[in-house]
Amino acid sequence: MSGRHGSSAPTVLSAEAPAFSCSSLVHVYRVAGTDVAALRGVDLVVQPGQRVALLGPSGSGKSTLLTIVAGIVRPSAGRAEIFGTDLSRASARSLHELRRSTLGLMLQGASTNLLLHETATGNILWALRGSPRGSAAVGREVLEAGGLSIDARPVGAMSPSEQQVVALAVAMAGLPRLLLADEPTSQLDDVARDRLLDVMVDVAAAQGTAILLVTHDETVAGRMQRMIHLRDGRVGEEETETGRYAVVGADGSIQLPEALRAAWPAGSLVSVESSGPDELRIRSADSAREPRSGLPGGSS
Ligand SMILES: Nc1ncnc2c1ncn2[C@@H]1O[C@H](COP(=O)(O)OP(=O)(O)OP(=O)(O)O)[C@@H](O)[C@H]1O
Repeated sequence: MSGRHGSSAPTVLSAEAPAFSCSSLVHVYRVAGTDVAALRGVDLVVQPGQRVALLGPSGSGKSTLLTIVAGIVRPSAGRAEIFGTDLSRASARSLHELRRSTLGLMLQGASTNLLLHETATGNILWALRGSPRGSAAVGREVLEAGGLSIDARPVGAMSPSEQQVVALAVAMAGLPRLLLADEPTSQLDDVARDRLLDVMVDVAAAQGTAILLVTHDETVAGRMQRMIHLRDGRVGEEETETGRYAVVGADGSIQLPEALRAAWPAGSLVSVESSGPDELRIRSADSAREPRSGLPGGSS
C-alpha cells in the first residue's frame, strides 16, 4: 500500500515527540456568567502512528478534547502538545500551519469544512492546493469505498451520509500525520461504515498516521488500537486486549468503577491499603468499621 500512497517527506516538527500528549488538561466553557468544566485534568499520550478511540457518555468531554487537539480551542489550563508544539503557546499562525501540514480534521458537522457548490473530487483537489503532502488518489479511494467515485453532483446536493464520506476523503487525502475524527461514520449504514473503516485503517497504517477518533460505536472503536473511556472530563478507563483497566492520572488519582459510584458518593471515607507492589485494597470505611454498639464506649 505504501507505494500507492507515496508522498513527499512529511513535515517533521519533532522527530521523537508523541503525535499528541496532554497532562492535567483542563477546559472550562464560560457561558453567560456560568462556568462549565468540560475537561477536569486529562492525561493522555498518543504515539505517532497509533490509532486511538475516545469513548464515553454524552458530555464527558470527547469533542472538547478533539477541538483542543485541533488547535481550535485553547485549553484553560494544563499542557497539550502536537508533535512537540505547545498548543497553549503556539501563535495563531503556527496553529494554522499545523492544521494545514500535519492534521486531518473531520469534526462534528461533516459539511462545515466542505465547499458545497463543488463536487466531491473538486473538494479534494481544493483541499490539496498548496499542500506540502497529500494524495488525490487516496481521496478517490475513500470516495470509491463510500460509493461516490463517479459523482458529478455538488456536495450541497448530497445526503448527510454522502457528505460524511466526502469529508473523510478530504481529511485522508491530505495524508495527515494525525487524523482527528469526531463520529466519522455516524451517518453510514453498517456496510458503508465497515468499508470506510477498512480504507481509513489501511491508509493510516501505510502512512504511519496517528488517529484520535471520537465514537459511540463499539465496532468503530474496535478498529483502533486503543480504546480510552472518558468520564466527567477525565480519562476513566482504557481497554486493551487483556481487559478494561482504570487509568492512573498524573496526580495519582483513579476513578471508581461505575457500579460503586452511587454507593460511594463524594466525601465517602475509604481505607486504601497496599497489600503488595501490584495490589491495592480499597474498602468503604463503613464496612471496615465495627457496628457502633461494638465500639468501646459505643452507646447505640
Ligand atoms: N461550546 C460550548 N459552550 C458551553 N458548554 C459546552 C460547549 N461545548 C460543550 N460544552 C459542555 O461541555 C461538556 C462536555 O461537552 P462535549 O461536547 O465535549 O462532550 P462529548 O463527550 O463530546 O458529548 P457528546 O458525546 O454528546 O458529543 C458538556 O457539559 C457540554 O454541555
